[in-house]
Amino acid sequence: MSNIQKLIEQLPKAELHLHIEGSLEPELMFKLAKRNQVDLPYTSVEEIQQAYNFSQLQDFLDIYYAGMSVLINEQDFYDLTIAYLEKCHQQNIRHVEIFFDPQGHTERGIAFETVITGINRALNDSQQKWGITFKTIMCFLRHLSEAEAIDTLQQAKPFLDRIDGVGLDSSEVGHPPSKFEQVFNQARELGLKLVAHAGEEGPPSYVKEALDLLKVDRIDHGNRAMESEALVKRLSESQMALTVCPLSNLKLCVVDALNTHPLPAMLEKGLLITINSDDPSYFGGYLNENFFAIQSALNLTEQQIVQLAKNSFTASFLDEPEKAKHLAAIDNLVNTVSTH
Ligand code: HPA
Ligand SMILES: [Zn+2]
Repeated sequence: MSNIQKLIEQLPKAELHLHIEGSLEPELMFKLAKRNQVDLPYTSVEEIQQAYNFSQLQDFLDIYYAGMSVLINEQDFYDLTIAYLEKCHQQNIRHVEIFFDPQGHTERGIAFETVITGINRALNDSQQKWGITFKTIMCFLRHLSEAEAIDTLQQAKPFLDRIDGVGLDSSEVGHPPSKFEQVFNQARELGLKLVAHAGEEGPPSYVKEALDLLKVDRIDHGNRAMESEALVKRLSESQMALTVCPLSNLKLCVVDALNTHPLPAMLEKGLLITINSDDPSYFGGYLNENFFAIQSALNLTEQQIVQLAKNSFTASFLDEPEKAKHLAAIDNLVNTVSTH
């Protein structure tokens, strides 16, 4: 392992773009299918992995929603979440802001309470055991109607002590942020943080709508914002964070290859970029693997890697003293281990 890979491992990091259902590993999928007597269209881990061959976002989403069918009981959501958090512990991820897709479960007849209780119990256990802090972000599925999103926000109301924000995910093209203006207004009035996937496959105008109409605190992906000079200037000047997901971009053909990923241009334009794994089980790597992959493909420097780790805390929803504590820990590490 190279020195820069060791640095990536040792750096304290936050992960801000992670769909918990997208961390469902094939082995756990089989285990839960057996436990819950759910039929899967696969007979082996290898068969599952062969199915993970996507040429666009929708190919992945079809398989992602099918995979969720094994999640039935509170313990299943706990097992899913604790497995991800154990990975975080191994990878020195000190803070997570995870997405969950309640509508992917409630539409199958699973109670909202079952989902949030299992996820939250695992998050609390991991904070106790490993000191990993967390925020929880509930996403609306944008291929469904705004009325259904409003209904989901209603269902969430008894559990708002365990929900920090709302997001917007699923099929992007044809479902612009403007479709969800009202529900985001309601979420804002409830004091929730606001994020939205925008500019993954959708045009730069979707990023602009997320800013102007949804008034988001962070943009998820945002790659296609690079097509608009005015938007890049705006994102840079406002230091609006973008949660970039390199291996996801590769697997979903948002980029042709990692060595042509826009990340260096994004950094050069002064954007507040963070690195994230999105759906690690489906895209071939957790957070450190995303760092390793872009570092080697783009020949990123130690300084750029440290900047990205720092950005993960700066862009988080932690309070300022918490952010400062993590940033100081990074400075400390950099002063003691240098790869030169
Ligand atoms: O990368 C993604 N994009 C949109 N929706 C999603 N739901 C899970 N992952 C994704
Ligand atoms: Zn995502």
